[in-house]
Amino acid sequence: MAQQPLLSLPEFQSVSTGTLVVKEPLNFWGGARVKPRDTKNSEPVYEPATGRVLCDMIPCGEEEVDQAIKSAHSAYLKWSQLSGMERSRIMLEAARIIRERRNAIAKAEVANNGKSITEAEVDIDVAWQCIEYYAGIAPTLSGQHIQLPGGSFAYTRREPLGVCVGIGAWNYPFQIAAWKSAPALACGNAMVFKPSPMTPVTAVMLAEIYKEAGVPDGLFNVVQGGAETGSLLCHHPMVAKVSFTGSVPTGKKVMEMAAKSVKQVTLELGGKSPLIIFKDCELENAIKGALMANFLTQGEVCCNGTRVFVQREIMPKFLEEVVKRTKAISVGDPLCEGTRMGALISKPHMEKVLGFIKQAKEQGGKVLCGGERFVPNDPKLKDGYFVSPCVLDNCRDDMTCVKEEIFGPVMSVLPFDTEEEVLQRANNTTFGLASGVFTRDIARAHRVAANLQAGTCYINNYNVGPVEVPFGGYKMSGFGRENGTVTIEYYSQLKTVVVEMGDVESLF
Ligand SMILES: NC(=O)c1ccc[n+]([C@@H]2O[C@H](COP(=O)([O-])OP(=O)(O)OC[C@H]3O[C@@H](n4cnc5c(N)ncnc54)[C@H](O)[C@@H]3O)[C@@H](O)[C@H]2O)c1
Ligand SMILES: C[N+](C)(C)CCCC=O
Repeated sequence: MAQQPLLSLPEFQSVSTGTLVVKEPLNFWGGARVKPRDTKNSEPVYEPATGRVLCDMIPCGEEEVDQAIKSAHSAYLKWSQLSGMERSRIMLEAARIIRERRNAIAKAEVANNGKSITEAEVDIDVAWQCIEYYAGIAPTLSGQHIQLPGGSFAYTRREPLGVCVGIGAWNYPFQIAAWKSAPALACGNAMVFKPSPMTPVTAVMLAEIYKEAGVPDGLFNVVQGGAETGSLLCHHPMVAKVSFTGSVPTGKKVMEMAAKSVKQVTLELGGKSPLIIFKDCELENAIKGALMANFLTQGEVCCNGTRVFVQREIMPKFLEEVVKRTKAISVGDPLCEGTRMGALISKPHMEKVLGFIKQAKEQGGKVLCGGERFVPNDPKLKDGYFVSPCVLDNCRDDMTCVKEEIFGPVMSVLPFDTEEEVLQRANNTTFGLASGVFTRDIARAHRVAANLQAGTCYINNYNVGPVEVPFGGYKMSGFGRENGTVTIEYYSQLKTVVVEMGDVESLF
């Protein structure tokens, strides 16, 4: 049943921490929000900053998933017939609406995810930029003309795949939905998106915006749910592709399910990325880079450079400065402009992160600052999932905190002596999402970048993510790419048409 758009609620604009309640249905297909069929498996969704229930997540079952996919398929039949220019115009309008509602979407993201409003606004900007970028590419999609003997020729057509599924993680809920839907729609596909069950709120806002911009009803649908709903999507025979963002264990399952009907897969998985700081670096930038590599979104970032290798000679100075600035990070109400770090996604996740820190101490690590549950003075935040940002010294490569993805505000610092040694240690991981190097030596910078086994290497910066630049993993961090022109390859297929201009020369 159609509902009033979530964004039209006037009180939404004036929301503050502890006040937002989301009552509207969070499923969306056929151009409208859809009430859940059966509320019996509903799960509470929390506001991380207060621990309060924000809404209920009611998972979609088989019939609902089927409806959403069929609705996407009907829309695909219309959308794929439009020219690139026509698709582009609608996508540009969607980007414009997002820009206009940036603050409202960002506030909803903060209430649901816990990150600071400053970061959430950047995430929303990246989302509209991504849609704008792929809107620019849509009219340029074209094939090749190939001359053959006797005037015959062939040409290629770049065609959409059909209905694509997007499955998202909870750390960048709106941005992930945009990163997946923008290239999918630009290529002429439809998408059914399933957000994480912990962050169901903002994907439906994107669906409403696409609708308002003029996409056919059903082109971008949202189904809520967890593993079961995700599995229904991955098994559905009308789905051509699954683009997944999440952990390695779930990524493996998605790949297995997709293999049964040979669906294409993109996997954006976890990481334990190295950041290498040489003694000849510009230290001020290296320190800023190390903070950016570890503490965005409370450390819940897949590409974070959490293994910080520092050349031994500059270790004391590096530690002194990095600890001073980490202690100065203002943790608290994520909707306050001055806050630089908000709350972790959930209580169990906060406890898991604190468990990693405890284990690091038991294994010989030294906490130089932070690493504790933090209770802000504001009484409404007393049950929030805050952890003070932590710098760990005395780390060794064999420690759990250095080997496993913590997904929290924990920087592990490791000394090194030579380039050869640090490269071997940096690459000694099953992950390969990102990496970074700080040095003034230009030859060294490029040599190190070439030798690091990771999908991205940042030279003299970290965690910048322009939408023009491809993003994705090596090794167990996944395959396929998001952003950049290359992603067109992952949302389209190439048809070859061979044209005979003469007679058939038959061997028979
Ligand atoms: N590489 C990237 O771009 C990127 C970005 C963000 C997060 N991540 C990774 O995501 C992880 C954290 O996110 P998370 O805890 O939401 O990950 P997760 O693997 O637990 O869940 C990710 C998504 O998969 C769904 N899911 C769970 N089981 C499923 C199944 N059997 N079939 C289909 N879908 C299923 C979840 O409901 C959720 O929507 C971290 O490892 C992080 O590094 C990677
Ligand atoms: C921090 N970046 C560069 C925006 C990447 C976020 C990708 C998801 O975790």
